[in-house]
Amino acid sequence: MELSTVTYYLIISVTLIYFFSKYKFSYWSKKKVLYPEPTFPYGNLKQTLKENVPFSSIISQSYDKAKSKGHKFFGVYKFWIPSFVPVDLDLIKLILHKDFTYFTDRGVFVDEENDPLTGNLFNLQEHKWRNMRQKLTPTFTSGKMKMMFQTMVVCTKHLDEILKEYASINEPVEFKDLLARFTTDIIGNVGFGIEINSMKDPDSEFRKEGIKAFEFSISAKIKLFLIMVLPPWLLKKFNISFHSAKSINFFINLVEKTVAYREKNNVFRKDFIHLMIQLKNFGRVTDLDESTLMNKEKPSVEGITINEMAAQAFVFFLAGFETSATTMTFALIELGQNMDIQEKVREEIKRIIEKYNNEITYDGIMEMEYLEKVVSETLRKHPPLPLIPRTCTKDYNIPGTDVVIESGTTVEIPTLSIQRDPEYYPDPDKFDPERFNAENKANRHPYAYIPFGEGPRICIGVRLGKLQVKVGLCSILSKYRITINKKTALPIKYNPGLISTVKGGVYLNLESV
Ligand code: HEM
Repeated sequence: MELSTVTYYLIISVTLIYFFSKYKFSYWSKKKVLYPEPTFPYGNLKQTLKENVPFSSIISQSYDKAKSKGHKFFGVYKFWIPSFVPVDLDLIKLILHKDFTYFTDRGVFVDEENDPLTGNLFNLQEHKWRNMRQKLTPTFTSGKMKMMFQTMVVCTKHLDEILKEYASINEPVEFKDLLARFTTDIIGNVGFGIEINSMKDPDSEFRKEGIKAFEFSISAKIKLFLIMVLPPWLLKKFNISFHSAKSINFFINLVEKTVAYREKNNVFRKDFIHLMIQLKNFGRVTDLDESTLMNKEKPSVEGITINEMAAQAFVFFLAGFETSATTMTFALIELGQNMDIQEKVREEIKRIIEKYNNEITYDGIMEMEYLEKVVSETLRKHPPLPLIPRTCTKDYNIPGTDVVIESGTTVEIPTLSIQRDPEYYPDPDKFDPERFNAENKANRHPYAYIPFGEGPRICIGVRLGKLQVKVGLCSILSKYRITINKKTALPIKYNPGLISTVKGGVYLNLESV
């Protein structure tokens, strides 16, 4: 093809896309729904894609505008695709809970054939999701958390050793990466049943996979763009998958090998893999011990496959390590700026650890009321998922209006905007754990606090997430007073992406107590 022909087709294509986008950009105005002005071809994603401004910040600006004008919702565009954003808490309650049957999915592309890892609980749709959620729910009970608790405590030993080294040479610690490695080790251990020790070996394959998953690189942006704008049949046809073949093989092989080893040697460990082997062999989790692994009785319910197991272990890892690590990091940054709160929580932690023979115990952590408030306030001010993705699965008429959210429209629940709204949290930038005392909690709309989402699709790992955050904080704060090192840029800024992490390093000084 000659250059002039290529140029000709290029001009025609861009012109067509331009007029197509212009037409698409009239979607919200036709529905008489408020929206921020989109730009071609980004819609409202321009600052996110060009300047790395988190999309949640763009949403927050529109949230404030909509609220000041008395609107209960507004619309945005991701490229030319319309997305609905509810503002009113009663409407959010309808979407997440009461009228959940209209909003069961997340609208994430699932292609179990080419990319088995996409078949995980976070992505799965409709009956497949319901079926898997039902099977997995018993693996996250408080009894099961108690069973896995000791593994978490073992991981704190490695954290202790590293902190001791830094304290002995009086060097600040970069906590963001260290805590991501700490939670990688915990989830690797309880989720995949293997010792990763990425705290000692930052270059471990597991840690590399974790870093890769949250990179906002150019190629990740292009992949995201294609997955957002192309119809699922086209993505399947061109075999465009979310995860690289290398990642898919890595996780599936890991699970395959672990399962084969355990079944051959009848190994019983207190972790998710054990519970999922039960799901594979019996279709349900039992409270029985190792003998159940070898039991040849026919399952009463259909069991899960190795690929399904790998997809779930994979999402526990992804959803579990960065969310909890980022929560701990934010908690330490806030405590480093609010020394009175830090001293108060340390006093409680030390008192209760002492009560339990100088050990961090499950029961002890459950007794730490002030620590619970500190973690809640951290998740209020810095929700790891600033936007919760959902999709409308059948046309929904918003009660009291003539606006219909059409089936297929994505919905963004603006958690960060709600949790920084001065109507619900006066002086919202202030870090104040007392917002979570019984009286203040009772006086607030329950949907003004949704760091784990709500309704049937609420985070399945709430208990595990909070537990590992608390174990980590107990371990650090019981031994060290932490202050902010000048290498940490304040006020902190967030990286863009599904999960909010701090931009740049988080350096903190340690002083033994
Ligand atoms: C501080 C820690 C955590 C936070 C803030 C968090 C937050 C969230 C949020 C906001 C959602 C979406 C809920 C909704 O749509 O209503 C979610 C879903 C999910 N989370 Fe978490 N999470 C955390 C830890 C964990 C851990 C430790 C695991 C697993 C090991 C986990 C596994 C999941 C899964 C599998 C889903 C999808 C649930 C479904 O669609 O049925 N999360 N999480």
